[in-house]
Amino acid sequence: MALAATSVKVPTISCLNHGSLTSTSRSTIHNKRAVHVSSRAFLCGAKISDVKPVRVSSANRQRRHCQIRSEKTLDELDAEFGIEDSLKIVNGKGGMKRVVLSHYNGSSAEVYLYGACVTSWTQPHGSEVLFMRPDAVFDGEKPISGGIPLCFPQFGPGVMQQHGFARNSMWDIISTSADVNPDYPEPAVTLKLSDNEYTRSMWDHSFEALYEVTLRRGGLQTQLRVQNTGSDTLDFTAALHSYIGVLDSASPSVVVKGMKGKEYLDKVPDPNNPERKVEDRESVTFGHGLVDSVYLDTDPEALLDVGTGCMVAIENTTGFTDHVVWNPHETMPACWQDFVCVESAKVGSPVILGPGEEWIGELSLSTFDL
Ligand SMILES: O=P(O)(O)OC[C@H]1O[C@@H](O)[C@H](O)[C@@H](O)[C@@H]1O
Repeated sequence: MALAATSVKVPTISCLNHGSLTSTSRSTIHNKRAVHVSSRAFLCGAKISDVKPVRVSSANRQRRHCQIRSEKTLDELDAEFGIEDSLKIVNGKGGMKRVVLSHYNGSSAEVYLYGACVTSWTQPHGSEVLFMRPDAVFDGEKPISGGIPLCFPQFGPGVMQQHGFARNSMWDIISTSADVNPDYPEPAVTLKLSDNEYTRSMWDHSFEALYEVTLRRGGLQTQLRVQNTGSDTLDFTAALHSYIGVLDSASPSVVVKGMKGKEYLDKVPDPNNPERKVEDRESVTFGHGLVDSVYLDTDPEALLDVGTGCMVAIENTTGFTDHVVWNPHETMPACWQDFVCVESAKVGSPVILGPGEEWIGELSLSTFDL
C-alpha cells in the first residue's frame, strides 16, 4: 500500500536554497559545451585523447599520473593519486577501495573501484542526491545496487548477464586531477577497464573503457569512453543507471518530465519483447505499478521532480541517445517509494565500433530549486 505524500519520511534531498522553496533561480548552471583538449591520457600512455569541458588554469592545476593496475595497497594508491583537500582513496564498505572527491563548495562524491560505481553525490549543504538500495552488498561478488551502476556492454536483457559485466568488474585508477573551473579545484578520477579472461568469457572482444567522474561546482559529470582495441568490429549497448532519492515515489508530485511525444519500449508486459508505445503524458508518475520504460531518441535533458521542491536534471551531454525510467513498485517493497531511476542510455540502436574507433557517452547531473 502506497504511503500518502504527507506521511513522515526523511527526504533524501532537500532544496539547495534552504528556506526558499519558491526560488526560481537555477542554482547549478554548468558550461556543457566549452571544450578544452588536454593531453592527460597521452601522458598516461593511453591512446584515447582527453576532451574535457573545463577551462584549465595550468598554474593551479594538480595532477597525479599514472597507474595501470590497482593491486597496490590503499596507502600506496592514496600516496600516488590522492590530492590534498580534493581527492583521497580510502577503505569503503566491505573493505573495498573507494575514491572520495571533495569540492570547496562542500559537495562530495564517492566512487568504488568495484564496478566503477558512484555511490554518493552530496550537495554543498550535505544532502544526498543518489539512492543506495537497502539490499546493496559490498562483497565483490554481486554488483553494487544503487548510486550509478555502469551498464556495459549490454543494457539487457540479452545474451549475457543483465546489464553486462562492467558493474561487477574491478576497475583501475589511471589518473586523478583537480582542475580549476573557474575558481576552485574540480576533482576528477579516471578509471579503466580492459578486456580480460572474465570479460572475454562473455564478450569476445578487445576493448578499453575509461570512466571519468568529475565533481563540478554545479553538478556531477560522468564520462564513459570505449575504444575498440581489436581487429574486428564490435557493438554494444550501455547505460549509466542513476538511482535518485525521492521523497515518496507514490506521491503525484514525484514525476519525470521531458518524455512527452517520445517513443518508448515498455518492458513491463515482457522485458524480452517490449511493447513500442508513444508517451502522451507531460509527466510520468509512479505508484500505480511497475514502471520500466526505455524512451528512445530523447531530448538531452530529463527532469525528475523529487518531491521536496527540488529538481534533478539528468542530461545526456554526449553520446547517450535514450533515457530509461524505472521504478520497481511492489517488486521491491522495502524501497520502491524512496527512489526513481532515470538513466542515460544507448539502447535503441547499439554503438558499432570498427577497429581503433571510440565512442564517448557523457552524463551531467545537476539540481535546481523549484
Ligand atoms: O536489478 P538490476 O539488475 O540492477 O536491474 C534493475 C532494473 O534496471 C533497469 O534499468 C531495467 O530497465 C529493469 O528492467 C531492471 O529490472
